[in-house]
Amino acid sequence: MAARTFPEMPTPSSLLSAYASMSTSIMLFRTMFNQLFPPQLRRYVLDNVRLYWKPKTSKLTLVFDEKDGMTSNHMFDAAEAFLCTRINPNSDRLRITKSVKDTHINIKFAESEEIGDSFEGVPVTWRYVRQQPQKRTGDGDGFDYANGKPSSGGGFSPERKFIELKFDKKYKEIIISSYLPWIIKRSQELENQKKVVKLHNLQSYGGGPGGYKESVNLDHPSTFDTLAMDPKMKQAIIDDLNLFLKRKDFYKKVGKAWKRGYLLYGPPGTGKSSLIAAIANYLKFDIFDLQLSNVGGDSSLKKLMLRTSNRSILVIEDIDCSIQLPDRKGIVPAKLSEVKPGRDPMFSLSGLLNFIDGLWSCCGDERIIIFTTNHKERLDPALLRPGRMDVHIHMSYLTVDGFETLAANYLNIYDHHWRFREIKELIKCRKVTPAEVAEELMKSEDVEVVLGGLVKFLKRKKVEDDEGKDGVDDEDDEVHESKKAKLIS
Ligand SMILES: Nc1ncnc2c1ncn2[C@@H]1O[C@H](COP(=O)(O)OP(=O)(O)OP(=O)(O)O)[C@@H](O)[C@H]1O
Ligand SMILES: [Mg+2]
Repeated sequence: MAARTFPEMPTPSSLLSAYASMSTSIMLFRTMFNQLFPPQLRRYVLDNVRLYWKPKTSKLTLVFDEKDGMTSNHMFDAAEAFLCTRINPNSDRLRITKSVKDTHINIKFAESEEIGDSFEGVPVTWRYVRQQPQKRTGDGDGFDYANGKPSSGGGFSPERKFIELKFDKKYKEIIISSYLPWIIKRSQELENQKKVVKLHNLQSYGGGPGGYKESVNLDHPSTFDTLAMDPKMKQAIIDDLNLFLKRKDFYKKVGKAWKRGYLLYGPPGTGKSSLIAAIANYLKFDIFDLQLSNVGGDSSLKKLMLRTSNRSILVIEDIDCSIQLPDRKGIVPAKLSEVKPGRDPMFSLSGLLNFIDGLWSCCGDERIIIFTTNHKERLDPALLRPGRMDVHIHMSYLTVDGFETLAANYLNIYDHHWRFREIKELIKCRKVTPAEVAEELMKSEDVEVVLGGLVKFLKRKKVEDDEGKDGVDDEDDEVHESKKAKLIS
């Protein structure tokens, strides 16, 4: 019987010699590899081999570089702004920034910090990465082998900042088509909150030797909270603005320019200009103040209109004073071209609106146009036709609710004061403007003195009216208006 043969068991010495010969071969291979290929190419080959053998992961990482070539990457800025709202209360490090122009401190998340978020149930992780300047691998031969790109030679590459977004690969579609657009929208909203509203003067088109300032920051403190007016009307205006803002698609669908017109009318000092400032502060829209008396005709109007931007409010104050309108007997207005020879042919008010409509329907989005007047009844009926100005807002004399707003605002009285009953009774039967009462409320820092003074003022007004001076308000209106007309002319 043939003897059974077993494979020979490796002895320790045979193992050692096998290992030695293997190391020798690897060393030989390395030496040959090093000799044959330049260092840059070696690194390139090794990096690619490593990449190929990298363990496969179910995660996808999106990288938002701070810069896209020379320009900044909007997606990086949007993500950075958005992530400020997602800062974890347990964060160990935060970045603090503030430019000279900024009015507040920005808190941003710092390098290596991770922030978790979830979108429609999809968990994602954000990370801010900052890479220190690295020695270039190109070494002057014009090619960066590590990155497979042409290089600008030796030296150091600049610092690189980027934000990483990591999530499960299967959610790629939802993240790219829904989450990222949503982040851009959110960041725009945040940017909007920080925006400083500007007031542009459209009267000064073409410049002048005086070196005027074209726009200034609108530092008008008026907001819907400080505005003394009927609370229901105030809420209706806010609702109307909100609806307007979110109806972009609706306007597109019905084929109308995305614009809204408001006509504010009422006696002087009832808050028309204050309401405009409150709307601008609420929407964060710039105001373009158009002085029609300085506009010669269509061509200069067109130039002025083209200077206005989207998301803005075009204001034409005291429309009845600044343009030739039919008088109360319906006599056709003299054309301004006849009044001021040498100017472009003048437009009528409805012509002006048609013109603005036409221009905005082709190149304007999110525009608001506001006319103010002290005398609605004097306006061109064409302006008052349905569909012309969408909302007519009557700014009335002070009401009891309005007084409460002013008292809270000027005197910090939020509930009751023993003088209020008498004051409210007087306000109910008098035509007193918020401006008049606001002036009285500023006369002293002593609440008792101020309210005592207000009672006297209101009684005085009452006596004046009882003595048959009922026309006094209209008279005041006339005087006020003629002053304005003079100023404008
Ligand atoms: N409704 C109001 N709520 C709060 N303050 C008001 C209101 N109306 C007037 N005021 C105060 O009176 C000042 C003048 O008001 P505003 O200029 O808004 O009136 P107006 O209706 O535009 O007058 P005009 O017709 O003369 O242009 C404001 O700066 C504000 O201090
Ligand atoms: Mg005004």
